[in-house]
Amino acid sequence: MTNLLSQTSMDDIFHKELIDRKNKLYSYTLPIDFFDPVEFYNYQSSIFSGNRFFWKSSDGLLWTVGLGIAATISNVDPENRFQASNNKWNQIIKDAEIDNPSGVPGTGPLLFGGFSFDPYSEVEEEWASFGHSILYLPSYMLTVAGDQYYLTVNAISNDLVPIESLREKANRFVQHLQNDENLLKEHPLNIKSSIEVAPEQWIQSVDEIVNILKTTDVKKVVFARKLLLEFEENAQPSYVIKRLLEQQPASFVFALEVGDYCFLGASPERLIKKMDDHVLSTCLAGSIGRSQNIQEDQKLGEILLKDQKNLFEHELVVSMIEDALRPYSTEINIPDEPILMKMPDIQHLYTPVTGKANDDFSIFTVVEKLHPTPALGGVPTKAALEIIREKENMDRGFYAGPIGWTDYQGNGEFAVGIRSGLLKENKAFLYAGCGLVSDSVSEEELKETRIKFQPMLKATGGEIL
Ligand SMILES: C=C(O[C@H]1C=CC=C(C(=O)O)[C@@H]1O)C(=O)O
Ligand SMILES: [Mg+2]
Repeated sequence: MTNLLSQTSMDDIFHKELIDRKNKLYSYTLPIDFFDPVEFYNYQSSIFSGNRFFWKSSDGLLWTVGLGIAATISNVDPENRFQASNNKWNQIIKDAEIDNPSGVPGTGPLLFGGFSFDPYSEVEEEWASFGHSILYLPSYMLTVAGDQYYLTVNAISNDLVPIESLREKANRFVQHLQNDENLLKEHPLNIKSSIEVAPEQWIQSVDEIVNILKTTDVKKVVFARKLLLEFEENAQPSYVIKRLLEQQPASFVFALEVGDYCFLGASPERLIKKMDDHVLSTCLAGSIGRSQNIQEDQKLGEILLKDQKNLFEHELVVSMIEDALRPYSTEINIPDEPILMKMPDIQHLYTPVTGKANDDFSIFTVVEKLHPTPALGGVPTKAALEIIREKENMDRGFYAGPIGWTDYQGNGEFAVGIRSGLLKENKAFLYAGCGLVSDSVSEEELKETRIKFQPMLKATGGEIL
């Protein structure tokens, strides 16, 4: 089994990056039998580790898992990263030879990846290998769409690749996959130490920001902080992914590996989804805890639905998303009032926004217009970002940035990378933030971020703070 890749001399050609225009993408998709997505992620990990991704949509109806890299779109001009990525992607798919009879969204050539929160932030060491955008076209990809399973094989070559040889390669891969008995052994994670980075300093900064919010035109700033974990042994991304899937079933579960680093999490918040011409975005902002007691829990929900501070936090998100989508969508529908979204550790105010994509809709363009929504940045965006840069004292990296996929047919979905962390060997950096408005109370906001660390803490075997 280990010589799978050496069996095909073409792989050397397949795995190299897109160098010039003569390079052409060849892609073949076939339906396959059931295969567990986490096992697929772990398949031949000694070969693919560092070049993998994982995605489960919040409704569980679409999963994509990528192994190996046929092409990477990265290192583009940070200021123009969405359009530059879009242009490169269009160039790749323009002349591609694609054999995908099913045409199901999420199958065939697909880019998966993400964008840093702030292209103007100073990059700290832990985020250096991610840059400000990184998107993978995988060599092998599993798609689970409803109850159907597909394998896509992509190859980029400047030689003629008869589609027949790609079919053989795909069939061989499926055969090996289904006969593989070397399942990866997983080691449970044990936390050795956990350090909240300078909570007192953070509280003081919150007070300073609240003062700015009280005395200037700035209405909202989303302020984040970091928690450092050290484990007894190296963390396996699949171990954490499995726990996130079990513990946060209604969230997007994502992982993106870059060398030794893995950015992963369980986000409840969609930035944008486009399937055919259906558009869906999610406004999620305003939070309160949960209670084990049903009546108490209901009471907390009712308090949240009426709380002026949280309603204001939320309303700013709704109006910005509406404005950002309007040029690209018709038939926009937004309920008048938010409802509750209850996650295992937290409840949020939630407003879904639906629409119909018009001809100008391109997912990268819309991601660019939406990011950062006031659920992650603030209002007005520019002033909020300046305050975040000055006061936060950390590089958010991909935390709170867009993360997701788009396929060659223009379908796609991006979540915002919150309730997330960055794993490297026996360390992890976890991130959590909260929307500050003029009547925020710093101690309360600190508590809110503690709750928001829980999904990643629990998935890495941690104790409740
Ligand atoms: C910034 C985060 O959450 C955002 C999303 C939902 C509710 C939020 C809030 O109530 O503050 C935040 O805007 C985070 O989880 O790190
Ligand atoms: Mg909040």
